[in-house]
Amino acid sequence: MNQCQRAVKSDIDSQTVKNARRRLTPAHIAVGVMQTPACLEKIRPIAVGTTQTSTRLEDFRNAEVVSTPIQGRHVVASTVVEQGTSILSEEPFVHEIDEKWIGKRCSFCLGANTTIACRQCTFHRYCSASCESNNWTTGMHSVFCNLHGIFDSDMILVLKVFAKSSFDQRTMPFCFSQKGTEIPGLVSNIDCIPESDINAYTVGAQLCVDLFYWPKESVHLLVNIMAQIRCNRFAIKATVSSNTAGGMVEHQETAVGSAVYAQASMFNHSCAPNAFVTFDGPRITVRCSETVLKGKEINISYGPIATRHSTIDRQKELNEKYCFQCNCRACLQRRVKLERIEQRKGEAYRCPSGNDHCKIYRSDALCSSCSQPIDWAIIDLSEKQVKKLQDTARTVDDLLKALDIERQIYPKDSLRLGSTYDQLAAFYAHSQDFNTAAKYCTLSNFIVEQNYGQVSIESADEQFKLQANWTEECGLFRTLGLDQARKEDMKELQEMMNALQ
Ligand SMILES: C[S@@+](CC[C@H](N)C(=O)[O-])C[C@H]1O[C@@H](n2cnc3c(N)ncnc32)[C@H](O)[C@@H]1O
Repeated sequence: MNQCQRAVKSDIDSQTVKNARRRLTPAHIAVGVMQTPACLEKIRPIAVGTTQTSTRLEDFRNAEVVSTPIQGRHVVASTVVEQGTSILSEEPFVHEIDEKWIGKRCSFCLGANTTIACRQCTFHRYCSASCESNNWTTGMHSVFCNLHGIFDSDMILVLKVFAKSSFDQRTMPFCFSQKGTEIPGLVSNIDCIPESDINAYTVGAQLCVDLFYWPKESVHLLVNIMAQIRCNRFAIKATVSSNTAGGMVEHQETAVGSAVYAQASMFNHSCAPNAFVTFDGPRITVRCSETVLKGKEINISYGPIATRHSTIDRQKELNEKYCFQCNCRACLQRRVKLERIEQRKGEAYRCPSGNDHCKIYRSDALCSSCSQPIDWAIIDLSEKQVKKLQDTARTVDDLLKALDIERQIYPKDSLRLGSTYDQLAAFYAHSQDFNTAAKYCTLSNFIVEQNYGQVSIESADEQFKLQANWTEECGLFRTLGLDQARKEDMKELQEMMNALQ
């Protein structure tokens, strides 16, 4: 998603505004004048109902839109939907060619053929007279043609939504009715958008309002539309062919435009989606990528995918771009697992029986496995001793004494033991006793793998941390007289590290 904070060219100055005003037509001003408080009312962000309601929209096949308090509106299968079946095919509410493709692809159907230039601006090109005429009318190029160079494609998309909402109340996606059931406005997540972005939106909106002599209320409306577009925009993809250096032709899926769809906007995201989108020009089609049972949610991915991106990266991307905390199946499973680890991390102790398989917890009076009674006062005392030794440690012997006590009270996979192993590894590496350091590194690594799994972000972090310890902190390269830039030296070091492990 291209973010709307770059929607208005920042180098706009008063002379440009004066020149732009000369190019205004009554339509530009009319767009703003037609905004009434009633329209603002309708465009407010959605208030999700407390009860489940369903809406059958015309273009959906074998699926319907349902609203629940947690998921908001989303699409569910109304019958068993076989893999590969199309459930929605829809033309955009508005669409706009991306800035860098203007003149290189047809501005209406986004095809590669560009034989005709726009008779007025000459920048936009078309594959046929019918595309030129369609873009002039339904594509609203008649309104925006002479503003080329003042606004970029992102801002034109915003203005198109604004204009179309005023001109054509019946089809605006923000408040359209179907068989008597109203679907309120597209989500904007406006309360979660960073303040700096809202400020940038406001500057852009204010500029348009000043330029077009629109009423002041339009600023609020435009900012809201920018936020809605941020959460609901689709990048229109097309196959772009290019010649490579070796004379081969390469085909790549590339974003050539952006669009807002009234009905495709009802699909929630999942990092493990069961549907995908394809484009035929600006027309979007959504198909199931697996068979979906009746009543199950149908999701698409907004970008991140669980099999390709880590949970942390996915959450970060969705939060930064679309301002929501993902609660899809893949993210929830991971969160539950982490919460369980969090609980175990703080609470597990070793059973006083000494049995490695028994773990006891603070709320236990007896071990739940072997029924051994627990004297928590003794364990508390041991924990105090450990803390004192670690806080005042002057020599490695203090750390080793603390470790001895910890081994009596914590199970083998306790993360608290892991942290002491880390300290010891760092100490020995610093003293250049690499054999002993390696022993503690291996113990620490074992604990991380036990808690988080061998293939996990935490294990990967541990590996990086260890590598940093070896190569940077303990100056292993310097100690061994190796050169980090030489391939042979790196290979030699890797072999040594393998041998140590
Ligand atoms: C294109 S809309 C989808 C329809 C939306 N649920 C509605 O009620 O209009 C995208 C917005 O839905 C919500 N959403 C979509 N997928 C989500 C998910 N996996 N977890 C949490 N919220 C999600 C977010 O607020 C997001 O910005």
